[in-house]
Amino acid sequence: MRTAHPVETVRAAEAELMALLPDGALMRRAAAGLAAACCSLLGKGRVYGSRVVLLVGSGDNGGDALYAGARLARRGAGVTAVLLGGRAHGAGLAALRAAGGRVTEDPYEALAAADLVLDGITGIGGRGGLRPEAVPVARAARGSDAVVVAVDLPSGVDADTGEVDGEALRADATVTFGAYKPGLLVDPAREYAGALRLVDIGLGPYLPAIPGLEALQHQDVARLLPEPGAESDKYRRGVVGVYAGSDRYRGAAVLAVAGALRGGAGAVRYLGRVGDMVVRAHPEVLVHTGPWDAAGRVQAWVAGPGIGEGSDPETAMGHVLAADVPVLVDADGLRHVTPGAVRERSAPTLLTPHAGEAAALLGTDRAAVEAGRLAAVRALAARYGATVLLKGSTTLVCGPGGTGPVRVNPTGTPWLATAGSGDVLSGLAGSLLAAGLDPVDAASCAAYLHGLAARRAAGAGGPITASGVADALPAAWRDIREP
Ligand SMILES: NC(=O)C1=CN([C@@H]2O[C@H](COP(=O)(O)OP(=O)(O)OC[C@H]3O[C@@H](n4cnc5c(N)ncnc54)[C@H](O)[C@@H]3O)[C@@H](O)[C@H]2O)[C@@H](O)CC1
Ligand SMILES: Nc1ncnc2c1ncn2[C@@H]1O[C@H](COP(=O)(O)OP(=O)(O)O)[C@@H](O)[C@H]1O
Ligand SMILES: [K+]
Repeated sequence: MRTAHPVETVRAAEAELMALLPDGALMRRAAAGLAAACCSLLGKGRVYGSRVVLLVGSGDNGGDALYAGARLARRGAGVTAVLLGGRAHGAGLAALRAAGGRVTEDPYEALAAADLVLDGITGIGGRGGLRPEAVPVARAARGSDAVVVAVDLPSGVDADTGEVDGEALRADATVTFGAYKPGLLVDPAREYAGALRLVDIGLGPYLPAIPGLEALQHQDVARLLPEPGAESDKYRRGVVGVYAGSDRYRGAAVLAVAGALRGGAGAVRYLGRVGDMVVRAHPEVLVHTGPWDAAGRVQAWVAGPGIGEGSDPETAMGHVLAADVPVLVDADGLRHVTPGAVRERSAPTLLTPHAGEAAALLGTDRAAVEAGRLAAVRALAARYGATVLLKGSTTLVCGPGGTGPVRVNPTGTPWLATAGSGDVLSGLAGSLLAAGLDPVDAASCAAYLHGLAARRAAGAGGPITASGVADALPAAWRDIREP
């Protein structure tokens, strides 16, 4: 599991550790790791004679860049510092000068010839986007041929929220110290960070056991995925009920069922208006056409994809929400839930909105949700007392109440932004719920598998369909089990 901690927590841990170490020791550790990462980015034997430019802000982030620059200068790099923000870390600057580095007044000339740029303008102390005087320099750095390495964080992004309020410097790689910061894992800031590398500065023992954010990795998902045993039968593996589709949106039912069939439950039971079409596409589905209370046992429901509006779906959603089993509500189904009705439920609820649906539930607009995804997922989980999976460029999952760690999905690809892929995800997550995973695990494992399947379907990069994602799910599942 990859974890991220908020700035306040990182600062507290740093303070505890720093009290035990000689002055400046922590910054030297950080700089040593940063310089080593730069050497590997430049390539073997390419440090000597390379041209490195340091963008140095007024705080300790600039200090890290200066100390790392000094190390690179000692290895034969030509290192030039551009001082932004009036003052610079005194000891760091002295170290750079002692190692043969220089300070320039002409950033543009230096940047035009640079092989590597270290962005040390701001780190966890940055507030808001880049200040106006840093903007043209940052743009010149990004426009140059150099590899841009962010020190701790890309300057201009918010470390805790992942928000980018103004301009920020996009990096090819970010070398972060002690712990990942939430903004490195959540869009839009994540987009600015490039490849991530974590330098261990000894902070581990001083960080709390419960992080602000966590991202599952292959082995975590492998441990959570259900696997049938010798004594399994289809009912013990779980039956997932799918209520989806309408005369207008028939495909949503087929796609939700396609996801559900590949999520580990033993059987899929379908209720809705398009049973004929569903059974034609998936003969293994149990289609129920009678009254709700005669539907037969299910261990979890997926409700909402393509059900449309009106009194029929509203009544049906009432039946679903009254069931004493976990319920996943997606898409049109989300229009038929109120915080009160969800809070009153006797079993867990999982809501899976995209940004537009989340905005409607929160009474805000889509842009606000996209700019502040972490705050949005926490607010929804708190308001509804439910687990929430917020879809989009970084899919986030938050447990009921909104205060625990938020799971960030590390798989996925923008090719997933294709009609119907969300229906496949809801079927898949519901199937994992029916198989017995708790809602946070079901949602985050589903997002993980769904993203991997999409990457597989896209191959080296290319358009995919929602059906193609569903078809790639078994292979993604195998990749996780046998890496
Ligand atoms: N605290 C520690 O023990 C360690 C800190 N380290 C480094 O120290 C950094 C934090 O240092 P600081 O607390 O000094 O803060 P930063 O260096 O991140 O930034 C604060 C400075 O930037 C200026 N600033 C704020 N917002 C700005 C903006 N939008 N545009 C331009 N300038 C802006 C402020 O006026 C302030 O002087 C970390 O990110 C990390 O790089 C590392 O050396 C590891 C050890
Ligand atoms: N830019 C993006 N990057 C990665 N994944 C995305 C992006 N945009 C959308 N997705 C994913 O694609 C799926 C789309 O779901 P949804 O919006 O419900 O579409 P639909 O209703 O057509 O099925 C979700 O899994 C979402 O996380
Ligand atoms: K930085």
